[in-house]
Amino acid sequence: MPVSTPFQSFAEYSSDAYQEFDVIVIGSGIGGLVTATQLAAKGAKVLVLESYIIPGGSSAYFEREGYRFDVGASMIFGFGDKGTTNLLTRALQAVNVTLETIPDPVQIHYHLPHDLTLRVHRNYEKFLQELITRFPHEEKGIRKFYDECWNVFNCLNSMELLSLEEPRYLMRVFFQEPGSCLGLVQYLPQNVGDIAKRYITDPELLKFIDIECYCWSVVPADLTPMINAGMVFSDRHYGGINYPKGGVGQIALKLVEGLEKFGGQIEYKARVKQILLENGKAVGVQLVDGTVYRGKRIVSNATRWDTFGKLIPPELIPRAEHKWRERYQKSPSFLSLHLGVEASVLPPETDCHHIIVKDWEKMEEPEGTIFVSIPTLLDPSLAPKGYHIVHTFTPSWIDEWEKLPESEYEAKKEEAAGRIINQLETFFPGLDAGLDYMEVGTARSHRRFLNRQDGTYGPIPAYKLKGLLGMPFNRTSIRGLYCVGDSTFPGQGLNAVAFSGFACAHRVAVDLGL
Ligand SMILES: NC(=O)c1ccc[n+]([C@@H]2O[C@H](COP(=O)([O-])OP(=O)(O)OC[C@H]3O[C@@H](n4cnc5c(N)ncnc54)[C@H](O)[C@@H]3O)[C@@H](O)[C@H]2O)c1
Ligand SMILES: CC(C)=CCC/C(C)=C/C=C/C(C)=C/C=C/C(C)=C/C=C/C=C(C)/C=C/C=C(C)/C=C/C=C(\C)CCC=C(C)C
Repeated sequence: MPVSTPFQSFAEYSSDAYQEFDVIVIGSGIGGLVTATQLAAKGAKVLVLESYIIPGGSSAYFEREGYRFDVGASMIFGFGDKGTTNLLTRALQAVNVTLETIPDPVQIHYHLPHDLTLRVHRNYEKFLQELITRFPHEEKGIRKFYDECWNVFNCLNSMELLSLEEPRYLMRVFFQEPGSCLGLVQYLPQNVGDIAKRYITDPELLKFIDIECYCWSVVPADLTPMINAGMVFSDRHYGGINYPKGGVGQIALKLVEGLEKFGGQIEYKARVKQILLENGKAVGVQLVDGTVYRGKRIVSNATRWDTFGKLIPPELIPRAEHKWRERYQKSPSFLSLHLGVEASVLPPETDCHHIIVKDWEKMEEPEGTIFVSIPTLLDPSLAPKGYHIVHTFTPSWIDEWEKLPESEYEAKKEEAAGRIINQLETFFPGLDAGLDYMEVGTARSHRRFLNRQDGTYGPIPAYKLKGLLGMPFNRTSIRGLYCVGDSTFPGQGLNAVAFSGFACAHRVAVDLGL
């Protein structure tokens, strides 16, 4: 049984009185859950501690008045049925669970400045044709650029994806797939912008490549790692974008089902206050209610800023973490509108995902890029009959929302929502009049409900870095402590954090001798 005790000194926790696990995972985001399920499947005794009431973190859901809204993640990669990069499919299979998904025929419908309107079709050639029709003089460059993305993807998709911190695995994949490994070594230090500019000169087309990157990496092409672009720009045509039936929240619920099948445990409303150290090694955790658990290995799915500075006190932050903070900064959060609307508002043939930019110069400013996701076009069961969900969000920094009295905060939310809805009226006339439900989330909501410092979407380069080379893997400078999720290699994205989970579990399993 767990033991509750007021915190006094670390020595107190070395007693045998506390329940001990092989691995304790702090947080049940997709990164944390993939780590936990992989380890449980290998026979480890695993405990996941989640501060919220349900699992999933940024990929969780909430229900209001007959609507089931996705909290954040809405465009899901990783559910393909072939190759090795379909990491969500693989993570579920590993613990004997499955999830039905619905293929999305168009990844994004772009509405960009100067009437640049384009659809990224699931069919690669159809997408290229649409782009080439708009930029016929750049046909060669377009093909060369996107084909180079396929080179990266084909390297990744030909090999088993596990921990790059495990030398025996590296040797194995190198002997199995030497060409792919050398290909990846070549791309690891590169960014998309440099490669795009090798083939493309039209400034408007280069702006298009910028938004192609920005809409998932929240930085333009010059700062976006080529490896990640290879995954995103190719997998959308290979495994495709597939929406989980029942909503994005099902992914975490299914992983928890699988975790429990394999003897793992999860506790909700279990907020970790600190990671306990003995002689510099992580040996357990203490919850805010005083409960202590011991673990042979501790994995944090909280962001790096929350892990080092909150769970590990500021005076013990390792030097490597300070260095990391010089290279990476917090991305903005999002202002999110979760809308329930009358079905008549959506014109026939509306696509599920839209990106709207009115002015290239303002693409990275708050409200400069508007994201829209209408999941009920794929799964109508998420809303009452005759209604749709429109989830729209736009980058927004915490500073705008801090230190406001409650009434001002509410009024500011209303005003911001009004501005976004106004912009959307151009594409969905009658949206305002057809509103049935609205909930507005700010950077403050993301911080509060997702436990992410400043509500950040994740780390972004502070200046132009060498591709992915600066992103840390799962081990940290503190013995026994690992990180997983979007502040580890390769960064944001559900498929990306799933990779981080596979890699983390692999490294921990080797360290535990499993
Ligand atoms: N595809 C999309 O449209 C989209 C949109 C938004 C976010 N996302 C992705 O979702 C991913 C996030 O996944 P992730 O695995 O990094 O984690 P996450 O942030 O989703 O989950 C972390 C979990 O840890 C919990 N937690 C944090 N601190 C805790 C503590 N002290 N005690 C107990 N629990 C604690 C949080 O409550 C949360 O549930 C990001 O990569 C992001 O890119 C995708
Ligand atoms: C041995 C030798 C010599 C060498 C070695 C080398 C190697 C092996 C290397 C390797 C590497 C690797 C493995 C790598 C990996 C990578 C990966 C996996 C990656 C992944 C990625 C992914 C991603 C990035 C994804 C993303 C996504 C996202 C973010 C999304 C998002 C979305 C959004 C936000 C949008 C929405 C929209 C609307 C709504 C409209």
